[in-house]
Amino acid sequence: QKATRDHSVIPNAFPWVGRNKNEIFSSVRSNYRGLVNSVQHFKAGYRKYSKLGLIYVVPAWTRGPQIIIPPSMTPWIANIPENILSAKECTFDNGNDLLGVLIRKELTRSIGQFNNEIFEEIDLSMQSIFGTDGQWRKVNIYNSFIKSVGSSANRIFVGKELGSNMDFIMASVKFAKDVSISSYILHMFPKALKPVASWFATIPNRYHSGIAMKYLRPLVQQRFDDIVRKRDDPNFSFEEPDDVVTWMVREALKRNTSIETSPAELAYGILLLNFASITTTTITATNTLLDIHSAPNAEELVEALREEASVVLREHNGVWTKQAISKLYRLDSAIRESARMSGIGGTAMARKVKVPGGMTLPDGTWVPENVTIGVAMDGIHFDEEFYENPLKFDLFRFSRPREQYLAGLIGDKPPVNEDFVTTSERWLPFGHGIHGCPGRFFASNNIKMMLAHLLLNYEVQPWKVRPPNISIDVISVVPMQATMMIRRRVAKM
Ligand code: HEM
Repeated sequence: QKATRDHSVIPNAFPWVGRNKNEIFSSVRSNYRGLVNSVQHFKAGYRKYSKLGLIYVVPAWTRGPQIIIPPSMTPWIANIPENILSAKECTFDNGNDLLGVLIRKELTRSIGQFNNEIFEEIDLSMQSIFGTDGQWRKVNIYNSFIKSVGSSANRIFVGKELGSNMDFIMASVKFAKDVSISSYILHMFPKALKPVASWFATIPNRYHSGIAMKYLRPLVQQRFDDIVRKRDDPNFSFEEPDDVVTWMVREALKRNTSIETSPAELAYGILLLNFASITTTTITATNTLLDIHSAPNAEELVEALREEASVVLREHNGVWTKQAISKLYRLDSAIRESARMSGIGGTAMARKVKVPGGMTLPDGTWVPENVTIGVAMDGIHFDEEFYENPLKFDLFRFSRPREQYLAGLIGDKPPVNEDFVTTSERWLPFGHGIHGCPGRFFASNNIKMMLAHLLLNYEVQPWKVRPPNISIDVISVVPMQATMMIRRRVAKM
């Protein structure tokens, strides 16, 4: 048995994909392959081992080797509590559950309530980037979308003023990128050098989080002071704004612990909220746009989506209400299908084993403490057992049954709901089970509003070949440099 850096020991009997134990410098070379090729390893291992119900191991750069369990164990891993299999150690942990509680309760409950504000930000940012004069422009897709996503989400997180401050938004976005880059860099250093290396590698993180916190801290402090003062003095003229900062301060005051009522901690919570939401949402929107406009029948697909969006918008008097958005079945299916094929991760539900001395998996296999286990998401997403014709981008895959049912063409019972927000054992971009992404309802609402607005008001030139995603560490990265030709069109309602 061989220890791999500060990760745990993998039992010798486990088969590896992406590592040849007999080659010279096998550990270093396999780690490197884990950095540049792990998405392929997950897929290959899935076909070779998961399909037989077996476990395999892939090298991955930041998380160390990952033990991949077969789909038969997905229901099991989906529902194991944090103290046994830790999700937080594989995503992020800010020490308390306040953020998760706020997203699950307040943010999800409020969906639809702020659609006018979200729409205003989307419209303004698209007008300023894509122009309104009907001339073709070449623009970077990812950077354009990040501005729309960042300003519309932050309008609800921090309010109108700071929400439209690009210095703050871009600092939060860059902070999210820095965290990934610094963890890739840090992994190159042995444990003894990590404290020193970490100081240097995280200079950009501190710089960008410093800028974001410069704006966040006074905002949170002010909100805190105002809310407390209003409680003591009902004549104090202050109306609590309805945004995440207010909800956070209210919840913190209710809990009343020193950590949770520290304005700096709360401000950092808002930075983490940006970390979890902006890049993920932007990547998903970018992938969807690329997948739709690179399909061989792109024009036909765009027409079908436009037709749906314009009918729905007309039926809802030109306003993207929550109900209107819930009727965008085809667009919802397009986003879900894109996430199936071009999703962010090669794996899903990464969990670190926290049981002292290790634990036994449902098939009787023993795994040591501190190893990471997960499911090969791409393997499942491209498995014919779960999807007919899995290599095809079938935009209507998930909306077809519903449209056919509504047209009276099939069945007398509505088909099983497979919306973008519905996680399942065969569709894992948001994870599945107790740690499933709590922000997915908010993300879905905003992505659909953004793409529907774009479809109705802008024209995008199709691609003959889709700019490819690349595999870095355990994730599939959207082509951040890809550009599109776009122009304003006259919307026909
Ligand atoms: C399309 C966009 C998004 C994608 C693809 C995405 C994906 C994910 C995934 C894969 C996880 C880990 C699930 C697991 O380990 O089982 C996760 C967790 C999380 N996401 Fe999202 N997410 C998105 C948007 C958002 C948004 C908009 C928010 C906040 C408003 C958010 C907040 C969170 C939080 C707080 C967690 C940690 C949950 C926990 O540990 O219990 N996400 N997300």
